[in-house]
Amino acid sequence: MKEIKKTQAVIHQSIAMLLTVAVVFLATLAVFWFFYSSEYRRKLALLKTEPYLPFFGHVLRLTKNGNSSVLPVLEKMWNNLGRDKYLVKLGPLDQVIITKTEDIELILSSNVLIEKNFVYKFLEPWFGNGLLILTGKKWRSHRKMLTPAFHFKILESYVEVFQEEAQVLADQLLDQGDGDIEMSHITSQRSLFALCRTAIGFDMNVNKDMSDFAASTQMIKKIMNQRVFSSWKFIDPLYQLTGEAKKLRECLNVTHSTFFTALRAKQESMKEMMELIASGKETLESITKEDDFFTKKRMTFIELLLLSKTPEGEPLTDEDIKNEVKTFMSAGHETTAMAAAFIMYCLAMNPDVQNKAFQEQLEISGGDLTKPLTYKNVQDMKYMERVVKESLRLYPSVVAMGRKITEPTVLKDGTELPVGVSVLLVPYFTHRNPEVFKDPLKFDPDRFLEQVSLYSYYPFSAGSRNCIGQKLAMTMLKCWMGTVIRTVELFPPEGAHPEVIVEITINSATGVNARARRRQY
Ligand code: HEM
Repeated sequence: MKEIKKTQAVIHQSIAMLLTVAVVFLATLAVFWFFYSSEYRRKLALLKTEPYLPFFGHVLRLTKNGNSSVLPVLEKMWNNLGRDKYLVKLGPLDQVIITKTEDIELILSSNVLIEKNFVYKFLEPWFGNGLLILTGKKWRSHRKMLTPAFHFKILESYVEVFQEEAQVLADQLLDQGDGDIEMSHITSQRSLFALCRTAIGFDMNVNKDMSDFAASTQMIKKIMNQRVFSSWKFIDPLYQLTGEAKKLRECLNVTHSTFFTALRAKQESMKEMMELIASGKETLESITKEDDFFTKKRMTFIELLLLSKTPEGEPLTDEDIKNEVKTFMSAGHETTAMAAAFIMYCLAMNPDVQNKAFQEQLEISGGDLTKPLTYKNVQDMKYMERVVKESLRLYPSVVAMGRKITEPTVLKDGTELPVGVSVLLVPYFTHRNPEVFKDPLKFDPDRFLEQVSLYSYYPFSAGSRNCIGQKLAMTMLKCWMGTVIRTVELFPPEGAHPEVIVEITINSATGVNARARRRQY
């Protein structure tokens, strides 16, 4: 009996001790949270903002006309608040908008502030957990592994495909007749074909109708944007029950199954080589050494992905491979498609510029426009390069990009950004700021004759997390535009001009329209 009482006393003592430890732990956590949170709030309270509602924040105002009001409302706030940093409340979530060159430099040039913010969690179903979203060690190792896929030797070998796709684009524009043509639907399909044929090495039937793919991509962008600019849709278990989430899953199925068909075909054709490397009988180095042509500098994105090993000496898992394919195809295809549509609109609206760009084609071809383009020709397109840059200034495909502040950060004017806050860097605003670009709404490619700071003009971001596909995109866009204007003359639309909106990437509520006629010369 005495023994039982003794044991009971020990149990009670242990429980009491555990409870005390738990209470002390929770109290410390509460005190820490209170100080951390009040410090966080104190710093945010110093930022400019406009009145907002509890729980909803600015969301109702931002979305009063759906996705089409988000960018105009943000732009209005930016103008009202002195074209500098300001706070936006997306429901309970804070976003600090940053647009000043010196602040952009501080964040993008940092090797520590490389983590993406909460918005990217909503983008993951589309982009996959690949290079765009990864962080830390895994991001560094994937970035190092995939960088050779954009070596100039690789880009050189893509010029022929880019030109073929551009010729199909030109023919499709001419097939539409005399009226206004919505160009982003056509460029979306063509850039998908171009990327599949180059980065993945998979030839899709050129006549295959991919309008389902293009429509699904547009729907994905629309739905994901609605989720980002909402006050409750970040609660995942609730969101997944909605009809919107079901529609999103259906559209993702359409786009991802297109990518995975291409991936499976490539895996099949490279099976033998993959097995040799996985079994250790060959290494990437031994394979690339033996063959003069097949050097690491000439390996495409998909070859690097399927044959490389991690720093631990393991091949990439199937999941990692699929994630990178989703990332590269989604990040690469829609950005270039929107850029191409907007460049053609800018050419249509500026006949002098279009004429100069055409004269440049005559010069680099020595007067024979039927001669196929070479990589050297593309490099020689100096004027076209400025046209592409100027269009990306006014219509940057990536309107904004996010970061999480992971260490105490003080901006150039002394503003402290609290650890944990999410920031949004907005090239669309920086590029349209009259303090940064004189007469910013004027389309003037020659403004790039002068050196422009990396942090005043950053359509491809800057610093260690800049766009890995930048050179591929510039080569493709110059090659496409050079080819198109050799065949087609573009004219302003009779109907709607673009009404720029943000739907993850740039978009237009009224389409990106122009008219096209066969060029006479
Ligand atoms: C006009 C075309 C393009 C534009 C304007 C563009 C713009 C950008 C921007 C602004 C970022 C940074 C995003 C962020 O920090 O959240 C980025 C990242 C990225 N882009 Fe592009 N991009 C283009 C084309 C491409 C192409 C063709 C590819 C691949 C084939 C590509 C693949 C990527 C990847 C993988 C990243 C993530 C890089 C990293 O975090 O290490 N992009 N792009």
